[in-house]
Amino acid sequence: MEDSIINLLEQLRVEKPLVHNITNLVVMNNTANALLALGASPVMVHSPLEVREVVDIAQALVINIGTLSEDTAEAMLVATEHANTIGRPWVLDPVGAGISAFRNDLLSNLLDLKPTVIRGNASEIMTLYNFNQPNTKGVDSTTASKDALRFGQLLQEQTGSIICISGEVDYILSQQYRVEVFNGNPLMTQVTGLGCSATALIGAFLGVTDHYFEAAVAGVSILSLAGELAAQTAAGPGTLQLNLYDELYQLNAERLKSKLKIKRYAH
Ligand SMILES: Nc1ncnc2c1ncn2[C@@H]1O[C@H](COP(=O)(O)OP(=O)(O)O)[C@@H](O)[C@H]1O
Ligand SMILES: Cc1ncsc1CCOP(=O)(O)O
Ligand SMILES: [Mg+2]
Repeated sequence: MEDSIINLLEQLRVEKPLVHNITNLVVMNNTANALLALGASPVMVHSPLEVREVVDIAQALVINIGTLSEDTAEAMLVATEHANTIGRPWVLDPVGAGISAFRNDLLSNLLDLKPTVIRGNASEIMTLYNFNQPNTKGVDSTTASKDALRFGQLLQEQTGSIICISGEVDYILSQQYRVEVFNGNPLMTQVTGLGCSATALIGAFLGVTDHYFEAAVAGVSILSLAGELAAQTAAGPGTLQLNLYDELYQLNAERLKSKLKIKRYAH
């Protein structure tokens, strides 16, 4: 697994994929900086009047529903329908799933459009599986990722999407495999936008390979490892956020080989 991630990272830094983000107002800057630090090229465009043209020129699309308006909801549907039409991969971050009927209706429509990858925290993934039992506290998880694993597997079977569940252990689920990532640090939950940044990095890797499961593993693993390393030298959440960009920028094969803690299981 480490070799695949290293190869994808090297490819990403050469190709510098253009990653189209229709994302939330809270993390727009964080995720753009995380993409730049890793070596990708972010563009944050969310008007329904121009998203088709940006989907055409970008290598991947990131849909993050954290702060919704009627306009951005419409833009997300226009962009994802067009992405499907032209075969552009896209990743969904269901931030705050369950907190409103408006959000849940949009999520139902986006699930029907079959995201390539879905990445959320444990509560969000559980809620996507059963909107009748919302499980989120705003945008934070109230559940451990291991307790959401079964729901994630059922959601994977239901949607056919690759499902990523974040938490103390990160899970990446396809029909054939389950990957577990043991990196990270609890302090990461005290910084807004780190899960969203993982989703953005998944988008960047989707832009350089059609091995989408490997792309999801790379995005989740790299964010988790970078966050772990950033926390080691951080005085608190403020410096963790800034250290993260430097850890993404400096990430190399040696660090990935020596520090990544990852396991893969075949179903
Ligand atoms: N309890 C934890 N222990 C260690 N790392 C964690 C923990 N919770 C989250 N993380 C790390 O933070 C990342 C973001 O996870 P999370 O906060 O669950 O996402 P979100 O920001 O979408 O709610 C995870 O991928 C993982 O690397
Ligand atoms: C606080 C908040 N409110 C709406 S979106 C958002 C950011 C969520 O970011 P993440 O899911 O990465 O913690
Ligand atoms: Mg989140």
